[in-house]
This record gives sequence, C-alpha cells and structure tokens, in this order.
Amino acid sequence: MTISIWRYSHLALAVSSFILLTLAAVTGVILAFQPVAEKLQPYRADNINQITLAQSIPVLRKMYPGISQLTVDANHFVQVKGSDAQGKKLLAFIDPQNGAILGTPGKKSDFFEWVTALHRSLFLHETGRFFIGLTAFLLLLITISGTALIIQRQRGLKRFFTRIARDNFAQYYHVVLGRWSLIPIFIIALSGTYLSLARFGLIGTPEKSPKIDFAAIRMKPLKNASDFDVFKQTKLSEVESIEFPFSEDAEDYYTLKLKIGEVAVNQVTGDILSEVKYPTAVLLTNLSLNLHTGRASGIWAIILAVASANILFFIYSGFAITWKRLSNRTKNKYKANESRFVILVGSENGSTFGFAKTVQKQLLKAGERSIIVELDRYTVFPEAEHFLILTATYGLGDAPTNARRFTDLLQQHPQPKAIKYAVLGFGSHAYPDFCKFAFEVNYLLSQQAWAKPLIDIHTVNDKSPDDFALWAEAWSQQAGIKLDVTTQANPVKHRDMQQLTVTTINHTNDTNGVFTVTLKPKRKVIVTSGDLLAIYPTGDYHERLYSIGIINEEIHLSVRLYPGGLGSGFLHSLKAGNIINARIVNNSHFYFPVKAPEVIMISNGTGIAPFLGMINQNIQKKPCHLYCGFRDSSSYQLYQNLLEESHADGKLSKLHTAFSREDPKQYVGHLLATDTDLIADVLNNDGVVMICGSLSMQKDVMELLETVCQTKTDNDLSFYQSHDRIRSDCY
Ligand SMILES: Cc1cc2nc3c(=O)[nH]c(=O)nc-3n(C[C@H](O)[C@H](O)[C@H](O)COP(=O)(O)O)c2cc1C
Repeated sequence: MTISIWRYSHLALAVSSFILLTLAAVTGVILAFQPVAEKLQPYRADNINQITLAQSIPVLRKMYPGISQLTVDANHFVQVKGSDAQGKKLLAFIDPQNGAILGTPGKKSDFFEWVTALHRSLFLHETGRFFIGLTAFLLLLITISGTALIIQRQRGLKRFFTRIARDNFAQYYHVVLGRWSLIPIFIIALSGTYLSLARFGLIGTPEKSPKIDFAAIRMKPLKNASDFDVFKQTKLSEVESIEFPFSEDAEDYYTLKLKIGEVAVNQVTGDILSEVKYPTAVLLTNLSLNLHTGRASGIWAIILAVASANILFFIYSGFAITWKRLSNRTKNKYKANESRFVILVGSENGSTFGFAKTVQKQLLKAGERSIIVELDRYTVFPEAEHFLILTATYGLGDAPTNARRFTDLLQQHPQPKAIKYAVLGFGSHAYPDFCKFAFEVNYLLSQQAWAKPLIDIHTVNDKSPDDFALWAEAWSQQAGIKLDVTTQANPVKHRDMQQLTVTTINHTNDTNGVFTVTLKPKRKVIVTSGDLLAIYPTGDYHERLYSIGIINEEIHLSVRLYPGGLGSGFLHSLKAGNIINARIVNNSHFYFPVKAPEVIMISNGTGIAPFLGMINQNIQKKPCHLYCGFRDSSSYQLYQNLLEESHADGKLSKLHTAFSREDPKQYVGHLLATDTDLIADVLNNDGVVMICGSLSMQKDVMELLETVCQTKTDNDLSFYQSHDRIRSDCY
C-alpha cells in the first residue's frame, strides 16, 4: 500500500475527530490525576496479596457484628459498610488484618465528577456516549495508520526506532513522540472503544448471579469462618466485594464477588453453594477500565496523562504539517499552453514548492511567462522552451506522492518543440538513496529526443540555501536570466571573497582556444580539487564558475575562450602577477573518493581540470583510470607532461586519450565502450566513476553506463548516482 493512502486516511480521520479528540484528551489529562490524587490518601492496605478471607472475615465480624459489605478497590483501599458494635452506621476504610479504622470515605470531588461526565458523555447522556465511543474508535484507526506511516518512513519495522532525519519542528516531533506514545495511545483507544461497545451491549454477556439450591443447604457440621476452605484459599486481593449474610439463618450466605467470578458460601459449614465464572467479556471490561482510567496504578495513570497530552501535541503538529503542505501550493498567473518556462515540482511535504515559488517569482519579475505544475500533471506544453524540474525523493529512493505517474506521463506526452531542461533534486544525505528519483527523472529526460540539457543535474541536501543558490547561478548563466535566490538564510555570499594572484597563464594559439590559468590565494584558504572558483568579471553580480584542480597548492583552471565570453574573456586577458577577486564554492559531491578502492575519471575538453589536481594528490597511488577526450593533440599538449609524469609515478594507473578531430576520430565514449568490463568491475567492487565536461559527452557516457548497469552490474544507474558512486560535474 502506498504512503499516500495511509497518509490520507490518517489525515481524514484526524480532521473528522479532532474537536472531540481535543476535548477527550484535555479531560483525559485531568482525569489521569484522579487516581494519583486518590492514591496519595493514607487508606491503602499494603498486604492484601497475603491476607486470606479466613484471616480477615472472623476479625471483622467480631468487631463489626452488623457488617453488611466489604469492598476492595483498585487503590487497595478496603471499605466496610453496615453498623458497628454500638449499632451505629458504619462506613469506613479499615485495616483488614485488625479491623482498625483508617478513615472515612469523603465526598467525591465535584470537579472530577464534572470532568468525568464530560469525558464520558459530553453531558449528552447516551448520544454523548456514542460520540465519545466513536472518537475512541477513530483514535484507534489514527493510531494504526500512524504506525503504518512510521514503519514506511523508517523503511521497515526493524528500523522503527532508528534515528529520524530532522525535517522541521512539527514533523520531527510528530514522529519522535508518535513512536514513544504509540502503545499507551493504542491502549487508551482500544480500551475506550471496548468500554463503549460493552456499554451499548454490543459485546459481553450479562453477569449471572449464582443459583442456589436452598433445599440442599446443610446445617452441619458447624465450622468457624476461619476454617472454611474457600476462605483459606481466597486472598483479599482477589476480591472485589463481599456481601455478608443478613442473619444467622443458614439460608443467608456469603456472596463473594471475585475478580474472576461469583461464589456463594454457606455461613455455617463453609460449603460452596454456587459458583459462576464471569464470561471473558466481563473480565475484559474490567481490564479495559483499569487500563483506560489508570485506577489500578499511579504510574500507569501518569503515563496516560502524558499520552493524552501528546494527543494534543499531535493535533497541533498534524495541522501544522498539513498547513505547510497546503500553503505551499500555488496559483498560476499563466496557463499551461502559454508558458515559456515550466517549473515541474515533485514534493511530499511541500518545501520543494517553496523553492519553486522563489524561482517562479524571479521569472515573473523578469517578465517571463512561467508556470508551476506538479509532476503528476505533466502534459504537453506547446509554448514551453524551458523545463525546470525540482523534485524531492521519498520512501526508499522513490518518487514523492505527486510525482508517481510522471515517468508514464513523460512517455505519453512528447513535446512538440525542443525544450531545455534542468533537474534539481531535493533530498537528504541522511537517506541512503540520495536524490535517487531526481537522478531517474534526469536520465529519463535525457532519453527524450525533444529534451536538451541546459545544465547538469544538481542536488540540494537538507534544503541547503547554498546548494540551491549554486544551482540557480549555474542555471542563470546558461539561460541568461538572473535568478536571485539569496535569502535571509543565505545572505550575500561575497563575504568569503578571496584575493588571488595569477602565477602563470598559458595561452598558445594552437590549442583551439583552450588555455590554463594558475592562481595563488593571498591568504590561506580551504580548497579541494573538484571545488569551483566563482569569478566576477564585471565586478558586480555577474558570476562565472570554473572547476578547480589543486596542484602544488595552486589553483589550476582550464578554460575555453568563447567569442564574447564574459568569464573566459576576462581570464584570457589576465597576466602573471595580476590580482583578482574570487571566491571558492564548495562542491564536495565532486571530491576525489578517498575511500573508494578504484576510480575511473572521464572528461572531455576543459573538464580535465579537477582530475589533474586529484591525480596529482593521489599519493596513496590508488588505482585510477583516466579517459579524456580532446579535439586534437594540440589541446592535449597543455596537460601531457603532467599526466605522463603522474603515470610514471604510479598516481595514474592508465591513461586513455581520444581525439575527435584527428584520425581515428574518437570520443571518450568509444574508449569506454571497449572497457565495459572494467567499468562493471569498478562499480561492482565499491569503486567510483567520475565525469566532468560537456553535457553532451555526459549524455553519451550515461547511456553507456546505463547499458553496463543493465547487463553487468547488480544495480541500476540511479542507484550508483544516488550512492555517490557515479559523480558528475558537467556544464
Ligand atoms: C520519510 C522520508 C523519506 C525520505 N527519503 C529520502 C530518500 O530516499 N532520499 C533522499 O535523498 N531524501 C529523502 N528524504 C528527504 C526529502 O526528500 C527532503 O527532505 C526534501 O527536501 C523534502 O521535500 P518536500 O518537503 O518537498 O517533500 C526523505 C524524507 C522523508 C521524511
């Protein structure tokens, strides 16, 4: 069953019962203090588990000849009724061993009586009782659906109590407290439901009184009550009440109402005149009363109070979660058939809609026709030029509820025009399948003839504003529309601006416009190969990002000069000794996998930059295979010495080069196609594949990897992507 069915049932049940549930929970918290207050009174007989009727009854009859009834309540208070030796009315708590009076029962608290009536019947008699019973039943169903949701969220019963990733306050504590108070709430709901059913006679059979054969009552042998076998065998703790014989006539007898049944005892001989066992339904009613009211145990009563208070918190947090989900839904200004930008959203709890709205606002501000659509409402968008797909991942790396049908819809609705797409995955590293669904969507889109990637897939861990801003920047650069997504949580980032000195710049004319720049930070900075360097060519908000390779503590960039290119033109104009302002952008998802046993690196063009640094730093000489593609050998010359040295040092195990404009014309994909067994081995043995370069190269490589995964590895492509075993940084 899907998470949504449980969720919707949970919500529907909560919505339909929350008013009465609030009332029952508030009164329940108050009533739980009644047994605690009662237990504080000093009337408890501590040893009723040891005292037998044979010990107690003769003492009591002697002290109180007019005793008519004895009761033992859940507090272990023993109460006697009747008249005392002076013939005065008797109603007192006594010590059952010596008959001493411990106190007299006071009037029940009006307040507790009032709250009890409200809790049981809303002051509406049978109608009220019915609604309260129904509320208890709905609470039972809410508890069951809540349990199912926790099991699904935690990926199975075994992991029920394992750590919960913290989403937001209401959601986190809804689940955390839910796990702990599940059992008491289940017991409250079940016992409440049972008591209501019993009350309306829907279960249980009426108690039968003992049938006495008066003709068979014996007058002899005369025995003392202390010698009656039945009294000797019965402890006070087994008794609910005892009716004493009215006179000394043998036809008047003792009636023992025990916890499990009723026994009539001849007052002369001690014979058992009749014995009836209560039906299970009656025993269950008693048990339900004990469990529902906490009357039998002060500790249980406190647990009930806490559980009832938790119900109130669940009502609040449940509505806070729902409100968040609903308030993130959007109204669109434009229609699907007139929008140029389509923001497709996959979200379970609504936060991804918040990010989508930020993007939407910027696009509308820029005067673009833009629309937000749930992934499950995917259709043909005749005017669309850009798809921005923002999707979370749920369950075991699955699609969120509003994106379940997307993969089918994508096949059903091919788009009439070419559309540039960008996928942004929302997820959390607390889950093993990080952003798996986003990787799947990205792959499926790459298979559509009409879909053209604008930028590589990006991911956002734990709603990180920085991750989001990085994606927005990358997208803005390619789309030519500024998305300013800086927020309070992500204040102007240029605080971390560094001054960097150009140490070398290497541009020759025969490298197809590719050149390298080496920079040295003036101050010590934390930077790793794979990070990005953000430069500001016009000194304002225009930002350009370049992959970094660290060699000998210097930052190496590989850049292709584009005619009129803002960033590449700026870098190309630099001279050794120039100082530039730039900042390091953390890109840790593309770091060298230090723990992996073997690594395959795939690049084309300037995508080689981070790998140069990673290979240079591979002092442990971990097996590393580099597959790099260039237009021709002149572009390769920029890196040749460094790579050959690394190979000779053992930092690079194998170097494969492909030249697309020299015979035999080859792309990296061709090199990889001959080494599919190696790729499969690396993936099957915890190794990592890294890709850096152009999006079109990435598309071809991903297709090849998908085939390798289908035919030669244990898992599919998105599994390796979401477990950081296939890492890509393409543009
Ligand atoms: C029950 C549950 C399961 C999740 N499973 C995954 C997962 O498998 N992979 C992942 O990367 N993130 C997972 N997440 C994290 C969410 O995808 C992430 O918090 C996302 O930002 C939520 O977006 P939303 O509020 O739009 O649904 C899970 C979160 C929850 C609560």
